Amino acid sequence: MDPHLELHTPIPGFLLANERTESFFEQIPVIDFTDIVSTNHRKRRDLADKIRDACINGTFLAESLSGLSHGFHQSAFSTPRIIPFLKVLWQMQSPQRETSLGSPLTPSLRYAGLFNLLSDLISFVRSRRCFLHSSSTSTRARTSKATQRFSVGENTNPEGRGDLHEGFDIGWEESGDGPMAGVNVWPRDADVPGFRDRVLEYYQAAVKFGQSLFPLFALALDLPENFFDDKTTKPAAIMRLLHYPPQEPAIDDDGRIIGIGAHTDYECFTILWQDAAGGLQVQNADGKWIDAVPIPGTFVINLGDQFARWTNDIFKSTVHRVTNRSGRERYSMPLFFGTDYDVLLEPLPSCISPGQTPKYEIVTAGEYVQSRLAETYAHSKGD
Ligand SMILES: O=C(O)CCC(=O)C(=O)O
Ligand SMILES: [Fe+2]
Repeated sequence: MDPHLELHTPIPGFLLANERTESFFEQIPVIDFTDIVSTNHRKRRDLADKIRDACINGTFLAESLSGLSHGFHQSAFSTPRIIPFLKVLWQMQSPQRETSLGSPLTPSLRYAGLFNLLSDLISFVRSRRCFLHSSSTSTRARTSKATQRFSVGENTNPEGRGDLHEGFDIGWEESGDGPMAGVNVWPRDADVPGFRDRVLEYYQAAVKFGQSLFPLFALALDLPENFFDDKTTKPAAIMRLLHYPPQEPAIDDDGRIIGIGAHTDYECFTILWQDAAGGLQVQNADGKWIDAVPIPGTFVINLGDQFARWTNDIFKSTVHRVTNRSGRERYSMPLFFGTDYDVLLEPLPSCISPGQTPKYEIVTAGEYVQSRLAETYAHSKGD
């Protein structure tokens, strides 16, 4: 072999590692996605380069999605039309929620349907609501007793005392096999007419958008654009419709209850729509919390742990949290996008140099997600 050629053959692991430009960003970068549908490879490459720079820091905002042919743009701007349905859902008192959804929900492998605030938080928030909307103490007492029947709530940061949000989870409509198989649990149409159709319309468009991101992430990692195709034949695509009641200082006396505790997401990336209330923060490499200020027409794209594992931490999973101090209700819709659950999360050849030890234990995507879900719901074991 020509010795010069050998000298100039890049060592893949070093290539990406050397290109790291981790920065203490003070603002989340906004990336224009006009070229996502471009047939010009150079333009797609340029977009992928911007994505790579952002992924090294863990997060970015995607804007200008109007070029997407599959109508994501249109659906994206119809997201606020889902909010009135959510209001109906979350104003239902607990017994009605149970009836509407067929059975009380308990955590299972696949989380679907409504999950509630932890019971002590429900009592607090509901009693406050009743106090605001009705001065009757008996109503308050009754509500609080009814809500105690629910105990499925989240505690995203195990050091916290519970998250001040409630939500509704959906995944693929058809149930399948595999570790996270399950069916969606919809409320009765009579209770929230049109809810299912409106949510599915957005979900399907957002899933297509997520699928179109994988080739760009592959390019960003110097891989062929189709690299993820056989790893995302049935990609994990869990969507949550979240409601954060306004947080008052009284609920946070020891600082351990916030809208959603500091955490990283479990999958490859998250496509997040948020309303104008604000409150989402991401942590930069310096440990400083940076506000993800809502910008109409943009989506927050956070990196998740699966990409951190694939890239041996060259792409960072975004540490983020939410505190809703806007004084009004907050709504958001994250869609968590991962690989097929049987795919092994092992460092890509371009991200690890020969002989380097992977930072993380090699497990399948499904095993990893299950272990994180078990942590989030650990407090509800034995309820
Ligand atoms: O509501 C948000 O803005 C963030 C939600 C989130 O981080 C999550 O559900 O994992
Ligand atoms: Fe998250």
